[in-house]
Amino acid sequence: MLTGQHQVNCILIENLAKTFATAGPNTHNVLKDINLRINGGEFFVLLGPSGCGKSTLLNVIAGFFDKTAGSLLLNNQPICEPGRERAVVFQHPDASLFPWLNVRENIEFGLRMKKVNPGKRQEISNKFIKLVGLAGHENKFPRELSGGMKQRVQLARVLANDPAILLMDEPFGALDAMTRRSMQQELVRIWIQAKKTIVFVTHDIQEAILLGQRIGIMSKSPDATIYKIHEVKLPYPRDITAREFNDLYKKIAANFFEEISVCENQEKLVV
Ligand SMILES: Nc1ncnc2c1ncn2[C@@H]1O[C@H](COP(=O)(O)OP(=O)(O)OP(=O)(O)O)[C@@H](O)[C@H]1O
Repeated sequence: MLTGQHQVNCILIENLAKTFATAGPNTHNVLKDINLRINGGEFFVLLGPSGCGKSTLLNVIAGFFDKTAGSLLLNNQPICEPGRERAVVFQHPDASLFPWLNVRENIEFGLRMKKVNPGKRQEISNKFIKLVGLAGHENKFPRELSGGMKQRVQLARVLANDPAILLMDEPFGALDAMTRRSMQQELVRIWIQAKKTIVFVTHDIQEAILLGQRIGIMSKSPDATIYKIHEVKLPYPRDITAREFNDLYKKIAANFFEEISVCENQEKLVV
């Protein structure tokens, strides 16, 4: 089993396609020709318009969805099902937190399932409660927490299980702008400290540049693919007011909207 201590957590995707069956005779070909290598310890962002297939790709990497074609390897082994080394962080923490458990109990849940002894469990939960800034809130229940605090609990719970890879599906999408910014800063801090491989889905260009070492831009579905990868060489923590940040924003935005308008024009032509 892989754990966070392993340095090699490379995900290799070749010619991957994902098709969904539809009610009629046709299929819905969401992803096509996805080719990507995500290196161990890398912070990789998948950026694309709504509905292009970002979550679908993340779910295939998580092992929740089967791929239709192509190859998907983690450390040279095929990914066929979910695994402990990959944890998913969803946009809405409510779906994953147990309302009848307090903050500490939620964070310790996976450790309890693994029969980690109470002393060790407390040591681990203390570490992550501190890391995500929830010290003093250990005994609160989810209903007593703000959206941002709940998302921190979800993150701490995932980290407590020490997965090597975090698959994050627009985890800050439902938060207000201020909380979102502080969670983004915190995630970068955690990533630097905990040395995880992160695949982060967003459709927010600014968020992508704030977080990612590389940003893979997806085209629209059907047959969505990663058509461009931008390497972000700006140092962390990144300054959204810096000229270099703004230059990159403009470059990616131009790419992004060019691709969308090309697709829309093609659709218009087809019509
Ligand atoms: N389980 C499923 N069955 C059938 N079609 C699906 C399923 N999951 C996703 N799709 C379709 O695949 C396409 C891509 O959806 P997906 O949720 O991956 O996009 P997304 O880029 O993550 O969108 P958003 O940014 O809006 O969350 C959509 O057309 C969606 O209807």
